[in-house]
Amino acid sequence: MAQASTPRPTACLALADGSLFYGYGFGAVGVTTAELCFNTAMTGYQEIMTDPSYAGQIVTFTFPHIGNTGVNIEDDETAEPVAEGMVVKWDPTEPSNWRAQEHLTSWLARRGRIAIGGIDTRRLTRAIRQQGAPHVALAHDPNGKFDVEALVGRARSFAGLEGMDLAKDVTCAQSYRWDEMRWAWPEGYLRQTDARHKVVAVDYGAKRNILRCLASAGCDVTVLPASATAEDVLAHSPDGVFLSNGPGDPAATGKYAVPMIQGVLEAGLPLFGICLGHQMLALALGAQTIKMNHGHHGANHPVKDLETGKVEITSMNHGFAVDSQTLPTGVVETHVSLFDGSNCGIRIKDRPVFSVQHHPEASPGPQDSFYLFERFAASMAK
Ligand SMILES: NC(=O)CC[C@H](N)C(=O)O
Repeated sequence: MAQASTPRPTACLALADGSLFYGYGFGAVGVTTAELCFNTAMTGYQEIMTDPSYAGQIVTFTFPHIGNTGVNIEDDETAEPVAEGMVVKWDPTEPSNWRAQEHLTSWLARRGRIAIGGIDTRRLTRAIRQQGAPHVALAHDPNGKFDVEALVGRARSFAGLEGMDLAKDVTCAQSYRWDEMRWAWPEGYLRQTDARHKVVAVDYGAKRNILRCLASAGCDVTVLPASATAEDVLAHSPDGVFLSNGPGDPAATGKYAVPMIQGVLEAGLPLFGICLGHQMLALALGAQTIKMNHGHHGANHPVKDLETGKVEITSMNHGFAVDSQTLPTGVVETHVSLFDGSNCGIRIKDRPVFSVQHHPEASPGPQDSFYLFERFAASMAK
């Protein structure tokens, strides 16, 4: 069947270098500015769009068939989409999946998120790789009227993610308890009723499935806002502390998170961090983080566990990385990316304190990395 051919483009993506990509808008109408990344996952577009770590970013999907399984209430990683917008090869088809409850287009529109279809995503991805994640403006106007100079100007004036603390925008407003476990056939989500370990999870933009994995590993989880101090955390008398994923620059969020982490380390508790949590643990230990050229975003990233020699197929979403050259004595590099050798995990020697850059709660392997939650639970059992 021929693709719908709209004579006039209704969306425009402008890069700060002046390049323009015209296509067909869907979702919300308007203009947004952000950093542009690309994600190579073939599934999980709903989880990607609702991952709070994508705040401040527009996602280019390299897989061409986006939207074809619709969206459903169960797969949201947080209440609202947090990625600013999406760029895809073509318009979403009618959803075809027994779990689908809504069309991606109306879901995006209701949530104020702009999308552009009909883009040569291969060309765009090459541009992202060559110039590093560019700053962009994305406009959707059903009448197809674009002030191109203004759009390029908006892209140029985007401040960029370096130095940006976005965790404060996406963290929870107040603390809450979490007992929902991982999804299982045929029951769906079950509740943890037999938890053995009391965990405080600090929310810098936590994905729900991380909290579910903690509950499935036997944890009774209390979630605290990003502003929590070491005293706030220790007041709950936890058996262990978890540091979540989140958006923005770890060095910026670390300004308040690092003192909290250092206080928890002094108390000698088991500690586990994922992604932003990993980066901020490294900062708290005296290492440094760097901005990557175009980051890692996808569900096919091989990561090697240097201690077992095993390779995990992982889900990744990060634009910053821990500089392994700066790890202090006593901190061991445990995992590396087999794509570029960048750091993917650390632990403190002889202490139950560890963290990973990838996302063990996501299921690309499909469960290759779940052992990390079990390792955290085992460290609290001791
Ligand atoms: N998923 C995450 O936690 C991302 C961490 C950090 N914001 C980065 O981009 O590297």
